[in-house]
Amino acid sequence: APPPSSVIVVGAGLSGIAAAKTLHDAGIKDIVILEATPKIGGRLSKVAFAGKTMEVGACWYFGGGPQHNPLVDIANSLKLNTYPTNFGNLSSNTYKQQGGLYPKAEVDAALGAGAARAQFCTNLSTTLNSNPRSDQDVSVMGAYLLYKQVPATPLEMVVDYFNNDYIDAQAPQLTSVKHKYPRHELVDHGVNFNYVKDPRGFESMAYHIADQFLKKGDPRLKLNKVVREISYSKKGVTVKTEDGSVFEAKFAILSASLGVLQSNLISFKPEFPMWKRVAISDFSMATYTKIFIKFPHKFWPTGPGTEVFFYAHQHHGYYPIWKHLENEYPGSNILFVTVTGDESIRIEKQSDEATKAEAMEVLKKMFGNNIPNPDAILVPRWWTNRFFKGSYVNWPPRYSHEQFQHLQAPVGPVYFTGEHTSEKYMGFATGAYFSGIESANDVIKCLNRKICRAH
Ligand SMILES: Cc1cc2nc3c(=O)[nH]c(=O)nc-3n(C[C@H](O)[C@H](O)[C@H](O)COP(=O)(O)OP(=O)(O)OC[C@H]3O[C@@H](n4cnc5c(N)ncnc54)[C@H](O)[C@@H]3O)c2cc1C
Repeated sequence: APPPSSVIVVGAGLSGIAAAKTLHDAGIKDIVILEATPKIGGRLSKVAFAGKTMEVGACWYFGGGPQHNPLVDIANSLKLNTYPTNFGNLSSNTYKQQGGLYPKAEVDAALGAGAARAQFCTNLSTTLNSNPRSDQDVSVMGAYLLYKQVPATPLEMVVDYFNNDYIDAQAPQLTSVKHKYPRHELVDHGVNFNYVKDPRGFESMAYHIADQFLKKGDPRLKLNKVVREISYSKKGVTVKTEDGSVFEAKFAILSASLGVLQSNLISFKPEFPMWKRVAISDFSMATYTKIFIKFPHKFWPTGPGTEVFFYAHQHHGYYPIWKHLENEYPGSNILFVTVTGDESIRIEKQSDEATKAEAMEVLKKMFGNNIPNPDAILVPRWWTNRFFKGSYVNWPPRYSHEQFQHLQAPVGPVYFTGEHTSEKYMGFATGAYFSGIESANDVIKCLNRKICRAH
């Protein structure tokens, strides 16, 4: 076995890389980063499709808000190519289940009602959060019941999907009003949706951070190392990987997703205490899927105010939100549709051919029967992938702040990081980035000053 190091970082996504750089910058250079896949970046992940670069994981970072977003700086220093997504013209772009556009005034009214419901949720959250000793919470759907306005028509439901599922990746029944309203990422970092359209991909942000402390071929970064067992005691950690390698260190920082922690990929010896296991199993890993479809030619409207369009269906979340990529990749003839939650899981389980047939049926309703067959389809499977088991977390109703602290808290020398440990920016790349720095700082304090975070 290699000589023991100070810290083993499990996972080289944005949080793991940010944690490792923070340790390195603080003088803790004897670190090892174990990453299961052949690349860094994790859920920042690009795939070559139809000659272009598609972001199958995160595609937007946010700007224009009152608080500084460090990812904007990284993007600027990389001169990352982006295009702002415009969601502003939806009242002219919303299609009925059987085809045809809704009248603009009708969609405007539904959008207005949706905004009023969102405001009610924000106000309710402020009230619920104002008493720090109370854990009272309600789902977003529960808030609608309180408000006596539950979205029921296909139009109301697709607007509601846009306001909730499109962010939370789960239905309003499964989302906490107290912890998911207001939308801190958008309130703090802004509502400029910068869509990454760069051949280097969103993942180049992770590579950029890595380049600042890892030399080319640096032996401290070990790719294709699937961690399967972590034994821990007061003395430190022993980490075993699938290929039989063994690594030892004083601390581990574990950045694998909540979905991975909920699975049996990694076994912990001894088993985590009950407070930790309950905190992990009670939180929600949600799934968000962008399905990319390439056509021989365009049959959808292009030009200003057309890029995002809604399909309203009686089944909540059925192929609801579409976007063309003509602004990002002119002449590419690519559309993508976003599905989430149970629909994502249903679609992951079926063949790509079946998904293509469903998507084509929806497109024919919107654009008529004379549209061409697709040349190719790309259906990411985040929920099936054993290194992710979903896309990002969603805060379930009535999961308390105290339980969340249990989710974040270390168990002995095993520390936790990743988007699922960011109370404010969970689900977002910023959450991963900030959490990586914070958990590394916790370990640094414990190593250097013996001030150790404990449950
Ligand atoms: C489809 C999708 C769309 C998204 N859209 C956006 C968006 O537009 N904007 C935004 O800000 N955020 C978005 N996000 C969220 C964002 O991508 C994540 O919050 C962030 O990338 C998570 O980083 P992380 O470091 O916490 O986890 P990860 O990126 O998952 O990093 C963890 C790493 O651990 C590795 N690993 C797992 N198990 C093991 C093991 N046993 N041994 C070794 N290594 C292991 C994984 O391979 C991975 O590289 C999206 C995510 C998805 C999936």
